[in-house]
Amino acid sequence: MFRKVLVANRGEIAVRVMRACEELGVRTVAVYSEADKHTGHVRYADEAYNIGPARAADSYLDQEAVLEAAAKAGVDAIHPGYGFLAENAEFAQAVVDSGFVWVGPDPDAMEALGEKTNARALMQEADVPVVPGTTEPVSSVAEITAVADDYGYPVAIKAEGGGGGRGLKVVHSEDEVEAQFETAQREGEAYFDNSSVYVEKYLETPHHIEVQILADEHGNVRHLGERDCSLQRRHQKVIEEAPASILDDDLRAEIGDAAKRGVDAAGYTNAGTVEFLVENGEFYFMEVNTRIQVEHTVTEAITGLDIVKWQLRVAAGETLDFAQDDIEFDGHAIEFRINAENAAAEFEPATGTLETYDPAGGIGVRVDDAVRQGDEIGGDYDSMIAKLIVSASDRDECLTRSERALAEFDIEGIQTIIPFHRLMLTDEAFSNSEHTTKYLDEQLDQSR
Ligand SMILES: Nc1ncc2cc(-c3cccc4ccccc34)c(N3CC[C@@H](N)C3)nc2n1
Ligand SMILES: [Ca+2]
Repeated sequence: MFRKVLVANRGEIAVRVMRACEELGVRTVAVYSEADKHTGHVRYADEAYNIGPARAADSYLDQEAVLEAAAKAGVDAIHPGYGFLAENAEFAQAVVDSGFVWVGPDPDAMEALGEKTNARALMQEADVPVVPGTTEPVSSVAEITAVADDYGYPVAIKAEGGGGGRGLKVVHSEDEVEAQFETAQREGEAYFDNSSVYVEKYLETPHHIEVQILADEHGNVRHLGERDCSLQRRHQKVIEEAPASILDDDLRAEIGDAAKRGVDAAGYTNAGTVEFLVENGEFYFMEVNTRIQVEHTVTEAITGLDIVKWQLRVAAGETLDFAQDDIEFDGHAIEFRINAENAAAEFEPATGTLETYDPAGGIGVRVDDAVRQGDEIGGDYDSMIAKLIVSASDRDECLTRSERALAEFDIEGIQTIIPFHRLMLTDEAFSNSEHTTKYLDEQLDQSR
């Protein structure tokens, strides 16, 4: 096992990784920007290094600064968390070239799966159903209308370098194709430095289901069940849960096996998530996330596995000591992202001081955070200040316990979306888990 690990991140996920390190007897190194000097992940670490000013580009995204801190601290490995450099294959390679272990998949597997069309072709090879469309970038309007002729409108034009909902253009008819094609290419170039785009049949009312994968460096691949991430606001996940109520046991086994086959074909190692769209009892591969995700917690709640500890163990060359059949899924878990945002005003980020910060507790309640009472919340980074994860024996008990926990969670001095979450619990579609990915956008846009 490593002696010392640098966590190249901030906030709750940095503390999450450091807690896993503590339990493995590994010393922890934090990196921080000027703005984060007195924040939670710095307080928690054994050592901390300033890597630059508040702007992420000059600190958490500054590869040289992070590698310099790693060298100064003499660490054995670097864990990227999520966001920032977590899916940057070039950085992963630089970490390995600098003599540190990358706590994540091999850079070339990240590269291969990061190219969405490449990932689709690879999945098709492994007999994983993909959303109907092209497995190569398209270079003409004709190639786009050909997909629409085969599968009908609407179609989705997607940026090769995109993901997370950015770089997705929905085209409802032939006369929109040319304009949307050009816009998608231009935005791809601007946002992802990659103008390549591809086409898929657009599924109108899908559920967004993702499968958690763990693979070691000795050929063992396990799936840890699925999560339903369908409650999103403008592509931002707000509530995630496990298991997905819309899947029956057969579909659950099928989608889990497909995810394993796909990542196995890619020679994938460490933790990853295979994203699917599910509609009318059919599932279709969409993309792979080559990192630990915010919502990994609901999977931990129902399997009892510590995914981050396994990331560290696998990166250190250990073998997964459980078979697929040893993994049990017990109960139901829901994660509520506690964002400092004003839900009544388009979820715009809020700033302020945590005059009161009194998290929920009690049976079946987990709070992952890196803040304490009195902390200043600025606008430099992502607005999520905590995650409330509630687990219980079934979804109904989980909903009741969630209402109790959200009522207990007391934050004063800054606006959060806790009231929004409490409102969601009263929503008919949500409590019957009938909501699809567009439900929230439709509800909120109508009420505007
Ligand atoms: N062919 C096809 N059909 C329907 C889709 C539906 C989604 C989707 C998934 C989850 C939430 C959404 C909210 C608004 C619009 C789309 C979604 C989607 N994406 C792409 C990135 C991922 N984070 C969301 N891709 C789709 N692709
Ligand atoms: Ca994604």
